[in-house]
Amino acid sequence: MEHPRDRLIVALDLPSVDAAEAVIDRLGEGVTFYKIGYQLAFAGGLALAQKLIFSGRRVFIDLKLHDIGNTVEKGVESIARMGATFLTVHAYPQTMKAAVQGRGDSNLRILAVTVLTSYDDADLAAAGYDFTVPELVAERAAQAHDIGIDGLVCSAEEAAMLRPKIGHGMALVTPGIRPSGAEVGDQKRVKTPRDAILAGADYLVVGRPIVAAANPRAAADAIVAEIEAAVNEQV
Ligand SMILES: O=c1ccn([C@@H]2O[C@H](COP(=O)(O)O)[C@@H](O)[C@H]2O)c(=O)[nH]1
Repeated sequence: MEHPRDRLIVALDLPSVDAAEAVIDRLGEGVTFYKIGYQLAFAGGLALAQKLIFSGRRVFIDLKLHDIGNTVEKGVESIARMGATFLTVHAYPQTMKAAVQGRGDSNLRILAVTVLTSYDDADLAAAGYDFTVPELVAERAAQAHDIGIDGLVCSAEEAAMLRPKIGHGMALVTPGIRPSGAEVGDQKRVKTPRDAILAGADYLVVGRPIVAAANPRAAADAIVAEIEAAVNEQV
């Protein structure tokens, strides 16, 4: 299993490359894995991703692709050439199959987003789904598994239920992580770092609790220490 530090993925949800580089500098050796999503990707973040990869950091491109198969496949091929570690797509069968095709035998790992962690059962009903969150997560996880997807984005609330269904070959990547007492914001399915690890999460995605902290390095170090303590509890 990886070092606890390497299981923390910091979401660089920041308005500019300058702002992101300032946070990366403050995090120093404390963080090895970064996620780049909409906000930064459309503000120069893909060039920053390349720079981070060249400097030995791992990068998760969180663009949650969803389009016709040919477009997804070609987009994934381009991202695979960048040397990113993770890329998200929505967990629709056509999209997932195209992403697996586009990833080919590159080192890029495709993560399927099951149900966003800002959704609860009422949000799913409002979007027209006749499933509870755990039901839809389980259904999409099973489809992702059969299609050959490399991992799932889900809440840590679903991690314990998913592990026996998907085995250890797929990574469980969990946003919606909040240290005890931290503001939840728009997240609806949350767990602490400790509880996420004990539930079976492989990687924890943390944005605001680190990048908006007065001392991002101290916030990241505290989460890594909590991951480490939880790992020791498991053995
Ligand atoms: O279901 C999902 C999928 C992706 N995310 C992303 O993770 C981070 C979480 O940031 P916080 O500030 O820690 O809430 C953010 O970039 C989301 O786009 C998610 O939260 N839930």
